[in-house]
Amino acid sequence: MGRLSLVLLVLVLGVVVVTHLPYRESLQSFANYLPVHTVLELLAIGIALLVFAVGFNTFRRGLPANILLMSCGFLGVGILDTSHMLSYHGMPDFVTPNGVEKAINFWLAARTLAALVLFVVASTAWRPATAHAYRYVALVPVLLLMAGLHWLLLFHDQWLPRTFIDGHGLTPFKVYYEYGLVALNLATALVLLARMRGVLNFNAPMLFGAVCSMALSEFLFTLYSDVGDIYNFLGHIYKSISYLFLYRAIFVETIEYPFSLLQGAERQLQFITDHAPVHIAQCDKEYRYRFVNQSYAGLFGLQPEDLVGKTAAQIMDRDSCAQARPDMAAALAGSAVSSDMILRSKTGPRVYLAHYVPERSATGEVVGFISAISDITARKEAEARIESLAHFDQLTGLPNRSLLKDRFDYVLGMAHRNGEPLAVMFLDLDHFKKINDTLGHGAGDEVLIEVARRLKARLREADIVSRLGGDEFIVVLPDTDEEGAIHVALSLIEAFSPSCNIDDQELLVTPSIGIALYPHDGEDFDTLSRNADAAMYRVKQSGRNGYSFYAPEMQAQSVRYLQLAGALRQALQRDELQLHYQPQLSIRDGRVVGAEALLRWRHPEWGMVSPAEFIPIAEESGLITPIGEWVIRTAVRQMKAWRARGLPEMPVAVNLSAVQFRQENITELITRILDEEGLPYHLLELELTEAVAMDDAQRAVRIMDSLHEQGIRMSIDDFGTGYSSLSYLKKFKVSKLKIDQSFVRDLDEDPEDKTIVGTIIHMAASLGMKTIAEGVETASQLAFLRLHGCDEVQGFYFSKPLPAGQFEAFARSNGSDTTPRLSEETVQ
Ligand SMILES: Nc1nc2c(ncn2[C@@H]2O[C@H](COP(=O)(O)O[C@H]3[C@@H](O)[C@H](n4cnc5c(=O)[nH]c(N)nc54)O[C@@H]3COP(=O)(O)O)[C@@H](O)[C@H]2O)c(=O)[nH]1
Repeated sequence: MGRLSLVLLVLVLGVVVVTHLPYRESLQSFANYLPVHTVLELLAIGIALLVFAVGFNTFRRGLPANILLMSCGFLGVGILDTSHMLSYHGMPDFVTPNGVEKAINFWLAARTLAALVLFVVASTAWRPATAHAYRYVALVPVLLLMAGLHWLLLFHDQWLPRTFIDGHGLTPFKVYYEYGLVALNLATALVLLARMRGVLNFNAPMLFGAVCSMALSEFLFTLYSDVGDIYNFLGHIYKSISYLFLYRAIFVETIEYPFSLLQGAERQLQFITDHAPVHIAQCDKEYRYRFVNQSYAGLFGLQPEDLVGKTAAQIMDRDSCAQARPDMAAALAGSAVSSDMILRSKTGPRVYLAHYVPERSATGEVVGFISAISDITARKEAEARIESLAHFDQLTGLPNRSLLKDRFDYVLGMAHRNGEPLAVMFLDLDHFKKINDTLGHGAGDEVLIEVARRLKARLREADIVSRLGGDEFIVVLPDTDEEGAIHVALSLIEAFSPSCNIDDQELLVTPSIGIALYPHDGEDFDTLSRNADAAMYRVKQSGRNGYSFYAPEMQAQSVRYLQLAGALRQALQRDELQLHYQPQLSIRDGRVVGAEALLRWRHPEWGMVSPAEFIPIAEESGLITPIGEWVIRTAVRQMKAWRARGLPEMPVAVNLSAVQFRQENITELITRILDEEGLPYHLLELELTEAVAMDDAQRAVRIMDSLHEQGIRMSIDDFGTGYSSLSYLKKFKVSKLKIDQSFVRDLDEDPEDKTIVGTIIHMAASLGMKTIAEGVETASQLAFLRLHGCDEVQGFYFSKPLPAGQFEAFARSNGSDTTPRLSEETVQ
């Protein structure tokens, strides 16, 4: 508004100056005004026609109808101005003879039309037109009006009031009519001023400028007395300025404003798309980029302007383009499509989700397509990870139980349809826990990875190998009968024979394999795998590192196993465990010289459960640790109680299982119990089987040394069943070797056992160790042992393991004397 006010001020000042010039009388008349007038009119006509041309041609649905009214109205004004110019005095006759009044009449008609049009335009609402066809609806009345006015002004001007009289000049009608036009223009200006206070949706300031300068122009035309004077001249100038204002208004409304809106929208679109988390491109039918956002260009390390005008094939690599082309073609054929694609961007190949949408013209014709692609590599990786987590063992990469079941169902279906056999193997690694316990879980993991690799290498493509967890694997062999299963089992066992090099240590890992056959041993996954598991357990029981086929009785055993394992967990808390004590006697004088504490479990429903049955379960489940501690503490307390009641001092022997022996702090644990219970260390003896001692002989030597230092006795149990190395035996700090009862049992019949027992006794003597024979049941066994110099005996021949009270009674009655059974008479 600032610049407009200035222009209007200058225009007003122009009028004031001209009307108050001291010499204005001397500024009379151009020598020849006609050319000047013609030029001025041509200028005004040109601008009026521009108003029409711009408004009419740019008019479209959505623009205010007032623009159309103004542009068509000014076509009429331009036509009337043209007729005014052609009628001007001095011009060749225009249809009828020219004259001053004829020119004035056209002039007044033009001014009236302009003032009326502006008034209507200013005072009516600027509402968007709804139809393009309005253009012609507005144009036709104007042309009809022009025809009517020309008919009137050219042929019937006698019907009109006089505006000029030769020799007198302008009539009062003409002057007052001009005043009327001034008033109308000023009224329009006031309307516009009022409207400018509110929210504007049209260029009211420019219209205000137009009507103000038009009013000033009219005012100047009331002042002239000669057509060539300064007022007339200036009036024409002001009229052109007024038209210029209008042209500006209409130009701004129809071209500049929409254009700036368009530019703004483009900037906005660019801003939005540049900040959108998708890569956007617009292509034409020739796959040529018309628009790309910053991030789309960034995919290829380029700027948007580098892509515009180029084809997709010029920007994308061949593979990416080949993937995208069918979707692009589909979009050009009119379908919206989406697909995943691998696009080689500047950061390398990544996975994208690409949407292609056809772009249509106003007529609905497909003119190109828009593509919006987003990087879904992270999502795809997450999906793959989830898929892998859900279906694969993360350590070995083998299918997990869930995927195994899926695949099993498929091969089972095939086997069922084709009447083919199928083998399911349950494979468990032997002593895997020991690897974990001694070398750590890292080494255990490496073993499992190596095992998985070896298993896969030995199996066919169609076979399934899966890790269930821990050291348990399932192998499914489609179309495999008993013979085939044996062949595969042997092959798998063989695969384990080269040792695994883990952390620079050579580890020999062996498998126990149980086999169940479809349909004989089961017709579904759960039954077959359960039966294969039972068969595997049988392999474990019979020495490991082998295979076994399922037999129905195994299932009962494994059910029993599970029941025992469950009940054993509660046995300690429910006080179902107790110790029995079996006397150990001196062969020399028959005195009770010690006792072996033997665990007993009386289950409320099942009665006595044999330790031979439940001790291995306790060892496998880890329950042996708390149970073993309970045994030591109970035996020690019992010993203390016997001492307190005056029973002669004798050591009590407690069996130490392999798991207990592997406990890091075994020496501390035992001395702590002895300290807490207050029993001298030498009254506890620990029995360790030969097999456990030799399993890790170096460690056994270390532990025996530390126990020996503390004064705790050690003896080797089941001697003769293992493979003792003499060099280690020498180093073992043990006081006694316990000859295994399997040699004692057949002493009477088996000369070999006689030799073995005799040898053990002599070897022990030469190593400075005592011998005790267990399982002595007959007098002849006793006689043989005595003859060969065995030191002590234990067995049913003397006594079964006894509850504490009975043992005490036995010890008291046998304690000082040689028992009859041990009397010289019984010796043969
Ligand atoms: N780790 C632990 N092992 C233990 C514990 N208590 C027992 N056991 C071991 O369980 C196995 C079976 O023991 P049990 O049924 O008690 O059998 C012992 C004796 O009853 C039996 N024995 C003794 N004399 C005779 C005999 O003349 N004839 C005959 N047939 N059997 C006899 O021998 C078993 C003692 O064996 P050993 O330990 O080798 O001296 C057995 O291996 C026990 O070791 C425990 O607390 N912890």
